[in-house]
Amino acid sequence: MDMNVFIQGIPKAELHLHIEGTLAPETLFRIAERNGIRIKFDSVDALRQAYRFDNLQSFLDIYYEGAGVLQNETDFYELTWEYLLKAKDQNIRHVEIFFDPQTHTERGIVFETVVNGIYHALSDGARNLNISFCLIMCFLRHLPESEAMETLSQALDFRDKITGVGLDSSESGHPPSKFIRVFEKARKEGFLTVAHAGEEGPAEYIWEAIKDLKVQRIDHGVRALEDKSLINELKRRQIPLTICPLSNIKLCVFKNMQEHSFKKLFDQGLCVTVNSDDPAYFGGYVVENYLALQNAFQLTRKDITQLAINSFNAAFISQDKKAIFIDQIKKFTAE
Ligand SMILES: Nc1ncnc2[nH]cnc12
Ligand SMILES: [Zn+2]
Repeated sequence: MDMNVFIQGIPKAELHLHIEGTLAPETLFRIAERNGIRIKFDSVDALRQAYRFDNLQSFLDIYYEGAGVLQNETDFYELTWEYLLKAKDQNIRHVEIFFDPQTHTERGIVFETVVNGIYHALSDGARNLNISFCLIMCFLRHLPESEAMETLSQALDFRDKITGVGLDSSESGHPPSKFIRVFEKARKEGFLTVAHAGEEGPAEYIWEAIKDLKVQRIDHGVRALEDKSLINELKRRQIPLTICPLSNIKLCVFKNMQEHSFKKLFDQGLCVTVNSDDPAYFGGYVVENYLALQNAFQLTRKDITQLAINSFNAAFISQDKKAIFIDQIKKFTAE
């Protein structure tokens, strides 16, 4: 079996995926037209040309603008469903999806519209595509703590639909410690927790995410290498890192894939997982991210298998479910 077929076929979980980041240019245009929204690009190609970024902020500016076309429950449903079809194609068996309610509530879309549209598609995906799921609500860290607290209050009515909370958006200057009280309340209310840290920000932000926010996973965490004692802690506690290789190259975190910290983190025995972040903007879904790493670091089938196992071990699912998925991996690799 050739490596592409192997990577495509092996059962996988995706744990770091912003649903607003799956808005393909074609879908963006279709939804904008349906909602009577004018966009500043003349064509799909012109929009795609704008997907050149120098850093995280230059991406976020375009990403938030794109999300502005999403207005109705159907829009959120369609967006999510389109992603799930892609996930099915790539043999992704379990997804943990981020959404950014503040991106929408700030422009007058009600919280319920967003959650219900996404959740309805995820439920249909579980039933009809056999993809299990969790929904994770992210707070926008560039906004004040008080607004995150307000968003958390709104989420309490949707406790049955939202499994966890996370932290995303502009990292520099917005350390995890800004949200200590929000995460404390979220944990008390029973939400699981994750946070973006060490994407552009320093290793110190990863420490804060672990110590101050007490998160169960770190999103990105690729700058952890800068601190040996942090590496020891991540390894000792097997705190998963949800790494998104193509994202890190597109946003100039590393000059090229060969310089990515992935291999050093993986070789030291950290629980590293491979994810797509915002695939419509970064040029690849999960399979393309695995392939990019495989190419850059000559990963073996054993490495790929370990990454797929890690993806289920790091997931917010029961030990029994993990064992079932890992068994499916073993069956696949024995074929
Ligand atoms: N890579 C990323 N980092 C921070 N916030 C984001 N929101 C969407 N993608 C993100
Ligand atoms: Zn992300």
